[in-house]
Amino acid sequence: MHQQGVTVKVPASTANMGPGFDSIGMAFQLYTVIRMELASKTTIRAHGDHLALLATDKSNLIYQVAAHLYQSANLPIPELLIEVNSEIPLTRGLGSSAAAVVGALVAANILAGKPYTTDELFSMAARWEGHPDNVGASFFGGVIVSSMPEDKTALVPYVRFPIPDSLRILAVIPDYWLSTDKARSALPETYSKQDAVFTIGHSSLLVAALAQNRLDLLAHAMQDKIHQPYRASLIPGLTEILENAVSHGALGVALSGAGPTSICFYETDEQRDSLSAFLTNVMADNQIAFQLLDLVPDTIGIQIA
Ligand SMILES: Nc1ncnc2c1ncn2[C@@H]1O[C@H](COP(=O)(O)OP(=O)(O)OP(=O)(O)O)[C@@H](O)[C@H]1O
Ligand SMILES: N[C@@H](CCO)C(=O)O
Repeated sequence: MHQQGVTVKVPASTANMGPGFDSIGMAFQLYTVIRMELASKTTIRAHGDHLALLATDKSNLIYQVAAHLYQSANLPIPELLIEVNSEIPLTRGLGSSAAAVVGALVAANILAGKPYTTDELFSMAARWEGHPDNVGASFFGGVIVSSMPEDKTALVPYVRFPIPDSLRILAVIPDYWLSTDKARSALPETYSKQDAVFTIGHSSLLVAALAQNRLDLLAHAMQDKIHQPYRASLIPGLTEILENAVSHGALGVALSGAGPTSICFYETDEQRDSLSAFLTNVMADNQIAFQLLDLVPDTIGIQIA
């Protein structure tokens, strides 16, 4: 007999980590919790400040993704009771939509009698989002490296590895929304060979550095010429943060996903204090309200209650 209800807990994530555009993700202990039940009439309840403005009809992302799974499996789309609570700030570059997509797919798959394997669900999530970085981290935890195949029917390949133990993260979260669509439309259609070669090299070095705990290489390896320079015009203070965080204690710094949040990696309390003062000054100079958040890596990925 199929399960009538399920609860899933899905971590937030950062994408890109600088040069790993659309391919590298890392999960954080900040969660979206979704309860999904088969029902006679669809009801969606969104709890918590972050979700106050979300649609609560069938246009809600979680319902849409669940319906997509049933439709793909050639099953009738059911009415659903969906309860969602989230600690992940919306539209800030911390993977709120990816967490919702991954949670919706895993929950709906259980209610539908598990027509899909985990790798098929991950591929479905990556195709829904358009890129595998955030959804990979939300699914599996740790650091995920992945790349979309040209064959739209193929499974999306990925490699997961653990986050270096000593790595700590300070995020500066500006108090405004920046949608991924808007931040992607700021990017050019073509790039120079020089910028492509620069970013490929740095991205490869970043993956190798993370895999071998070479945190001393992060400052160099996290530089990017594919997306951050173009998004800077949408994010006051970003250029200064990217250029100067390392001289204020960061081991490495990046725009988180499509922004506007930036993340700084560090190891010691002294580095955190110095970074905190620096980030506070930059945001004050740019007259942007913000929140500093200490993020702890998530090493588990989605959890099913
Ligand atoms: N828990 C949720 N329930 C339903 N819809 C959600 C939820 N979280 C996010 N969304 C939808 O996703 C949109 C935000 O997606 P967007 O990709 O712009 O930002 P993000 O995922 O927070 O950032 P990024 O992809 O850069 O990390 C919201 O406006 C909302 O429509
Ligand atoms: N890789 C994506 C993440 C945001 O969803 C981007 O930077 O646009």
